[in-house]
Amino acid sequence: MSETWSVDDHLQDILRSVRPLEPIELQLLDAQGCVLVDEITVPTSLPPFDNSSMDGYAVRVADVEGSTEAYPAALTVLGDVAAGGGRDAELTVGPGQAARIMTGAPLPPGAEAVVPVEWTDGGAGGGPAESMAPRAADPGAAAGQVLVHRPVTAGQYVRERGSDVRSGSVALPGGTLLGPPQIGLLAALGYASVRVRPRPRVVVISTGSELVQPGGALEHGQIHDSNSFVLTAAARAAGAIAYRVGAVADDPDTLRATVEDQLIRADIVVTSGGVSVGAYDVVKEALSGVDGADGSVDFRRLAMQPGKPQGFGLVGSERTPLLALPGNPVSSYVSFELFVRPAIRALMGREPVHRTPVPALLTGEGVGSSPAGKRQFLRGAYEPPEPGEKHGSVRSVGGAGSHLVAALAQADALIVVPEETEELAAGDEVEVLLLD
Ligand SMILES: Nc1nc2c(c(=O)[nH]1)N[C@H]1C(S)=C(S)[C@@H](COP(=O)(O)OP(=O)(O)OC[C@H]3O[C@@H](n4cnc5c(N)ncnc54)[C@H](O)[C@@H]3O)O[C@H]1N2
Ligand code: MOO
Repeated sequence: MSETWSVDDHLQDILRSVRPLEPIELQLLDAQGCVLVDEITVPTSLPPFDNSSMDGYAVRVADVEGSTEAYPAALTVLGDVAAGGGRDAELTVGPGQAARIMTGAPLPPGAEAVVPVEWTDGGAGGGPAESMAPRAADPGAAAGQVLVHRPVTAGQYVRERGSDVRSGSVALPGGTLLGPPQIGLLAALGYASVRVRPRPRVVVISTGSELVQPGGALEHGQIHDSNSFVLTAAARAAGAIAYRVGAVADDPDTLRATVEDQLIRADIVVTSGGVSVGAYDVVKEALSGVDGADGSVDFRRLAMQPGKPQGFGLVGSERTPLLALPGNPVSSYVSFELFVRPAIRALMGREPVHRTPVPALLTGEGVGSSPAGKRQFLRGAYEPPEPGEKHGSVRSVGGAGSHLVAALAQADALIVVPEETEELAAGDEVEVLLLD
């Protein structure tokens, strides 16, 4: 570990080696959260046919012109047209006729508009109907006569074929992130599966002989392994499929063997711990400087706090990116946010890979000096702008200590203190990264 790297140079070094994963065809729901590769065109217009937007009566406009409740238009009901195309025989609405029609049902030939049932007597005689008589309870209501109380214009309450999207137009451009509405559109267009960049598989390995899995009792000097949980959860939140490997003891051979075993299912390997300058810093010992087909990991010191010691390299025959994060819990999480999350997003083809910094005014106590020449990331609690205000505010939670997991759990933002800033006071404008 010789020269000091800037945060940006380290990140660029990682992103240079990360290419979007090869596309795969996924069933729609499996593609949720993935990025679409190809432009999707509309095979058939939506809606595919003119249809009713109301439960009511399909009519000819001239037949109901000037109608009122006192002087209703009386029309002969031919039968029902239901959504799904179910209808009574081959209905054609001729002069003086109407068809009972349900929302979503195709407008029958001859009809020009739909009168909502509330604008009629529903075929029951008397005043305005509140609803239609159910077909099963009253089959006669699909026949006989209906009194229409209000006129309609041509096309009223009719959803025209192609009024949503037209055949041949672009439904979704390549690069679209597939959320629920986009998946809904693909389904509406009839696509059962779609080509997307897959979710990267992230293997998380924590290291340290002091680590006990949650649920296990602690002897003196032991702690629970929390980093592998934070990092696995963070990888999932970033869109990856994450595999958590329980803590590996501080033994280089075991760690090397574990990494080799895991490579088969990894698009990225993330380790925590063992990258500093101690006598048991196993990740560094096991993975640094092993040149050749297996690749190697370069360990470096970064001008940041927390997160100073970091490792990065390409390992195994597939040259899989391996990010070795420091073991201090806050350091490992902040390092994930700054370096692993962008790498995951780059593999998924997601833009932008970075969180967009948001300006905020610093409030509260507990912020003072910041190390010169280092980019510092303080944990913050963010409040969005009040109505009419330009900036939200952020308050530092906990101190700068890299072991403060309880304060981290109170935070929803990272306050970015630039390298050149050495003093921070309430009222200063700062940039924050909002966490999910
Ligand atoms: N002489 C120096 N000592 C240290 C330096 C330095 O420059 N000179 N840097 C410090 C900084 S900064 C950091 S960050 C840490 C990084 O250390 P390692 O990556 O080698 O991490 P460990 O020594 O394995 O652990 C550090 C700390 O974190 C706890 N830990 C580790 N893994 C987990 C886990 N999975 N869950 C919860 N807690 C974990 C571990 O018990 C230690 O307390 O080095 C400093 N030292
Ligand atoms: O840089 Mo360490 O990551 O400060 O705790």
